[in-house]
Amino acid sequence: ILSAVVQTFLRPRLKSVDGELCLITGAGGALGRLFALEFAKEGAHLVLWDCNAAANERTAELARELGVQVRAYTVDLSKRQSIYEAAERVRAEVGCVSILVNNAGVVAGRRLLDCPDELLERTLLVNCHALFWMTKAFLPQMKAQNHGHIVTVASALGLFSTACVEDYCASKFGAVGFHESLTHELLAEDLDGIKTTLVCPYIVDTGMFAGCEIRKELRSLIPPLEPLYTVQQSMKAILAEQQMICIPLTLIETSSLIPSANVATYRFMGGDKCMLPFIKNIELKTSNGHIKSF
Ligand SMILES: NC(=O)C1=CN([C@@H]2O[C@H](COP(=O)(O)OP(=O)(O)OC[C@H]3O[C@@H](n4cnc5c(N)ncnc54)[C@H](OP(=O)(O)O)[C@@H]3O)[C@@H](O)[C@H]2O)C=CC1
Ligand SMILES: CC1=C(/C=C/C(C)=C/C=C/C(C)=C/C=O)C(C)(C)CCC1
Repeated sequence: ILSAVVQTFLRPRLKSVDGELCLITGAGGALGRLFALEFAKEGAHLVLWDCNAAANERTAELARELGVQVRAYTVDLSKRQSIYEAAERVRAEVGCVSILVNNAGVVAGRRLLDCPDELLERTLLVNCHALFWMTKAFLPQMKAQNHGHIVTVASALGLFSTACVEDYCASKFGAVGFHESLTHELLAEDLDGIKTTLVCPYIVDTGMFAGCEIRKELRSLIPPLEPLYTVQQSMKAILAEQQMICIPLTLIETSSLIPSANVATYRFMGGDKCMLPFIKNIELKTSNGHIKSF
């Protein structure tokens, strides 16, 4: 506690990632691309994974313009074998990954009883199970050198919950538990050269949760986060080797004081029905054929 208090008042020393090899999943998406560009600005070479080859390649082009080496791989993180095969190729073609940013994520965006089983399963596979396979694939080399960093991009919805995102909350609560247990394991083994950081943002304006909103009168008090701000705050935490970052800190601390059972507070703040417009959006997109339906 004393150390945490002292560190709050000290400006943290930021580590250098110049020349390190950083693997980012979901690198074709909004936050993944920004993470890639921020790591490239810090001089890290990049390995970019995404199932969307075109978007991933675009991120790679943007990062190469910053003067670092970049390799893009098309990988389906919902498939364990696809992860292990791609990891083998990375080891053979590029080398040892020392920074792993587990950022890829999905959400079903349907009410539980309307949601096809495969879509619910996919959320758990991509947001949670993939963390096991990624870590099993890359931690051994980090352990051999007692050097590395594993970043888990979870969510505020890994710390508290709301209605109609059962798949997402289950997967992100799982991600938080995974990060905590892994952190304990590394500390228990005295592997103090391998760091971990958990990132828990509130809604970020990337389109992933388009439509999700709280009570109108409170929206300007707790606005959605800007993607660049979210990634820059996360980068500060990673480079400071901080174990966890909640963005914004105050909101997430406050909401953790509100028990999920406090229906009245949820209702007052519009937290109870915040996902309904988001789910409506997904329904419309699915029926218009904008997104593939299961
Ligand atoms: N946006 C938000 O409000 C918040 C997001 N987060 C978390 O931040 C992370 C990034 O989110 P964000 O950038 O907004 O989301 P995006 O949808 O923009 O990016 C996610 C990326 O992951 C890719 N992806 C999805 N499934 C797979 C898969 N099976 N294999 C490989 N790649 C896959 C997506 O590809 P494709 O586009 O083809 O599906 C996409 O390129 C996620 O973990 C999310 O849960 C946390 C808090 C808030
Ligand atoms: C439930 C709830 C809230 C709303 C939270 C929301 C809307 C979170 C959305 C998070 C997302 C979209 C995360 C993605 O990973 C309040 C009003 C803050 C406080 C009362 C309880």
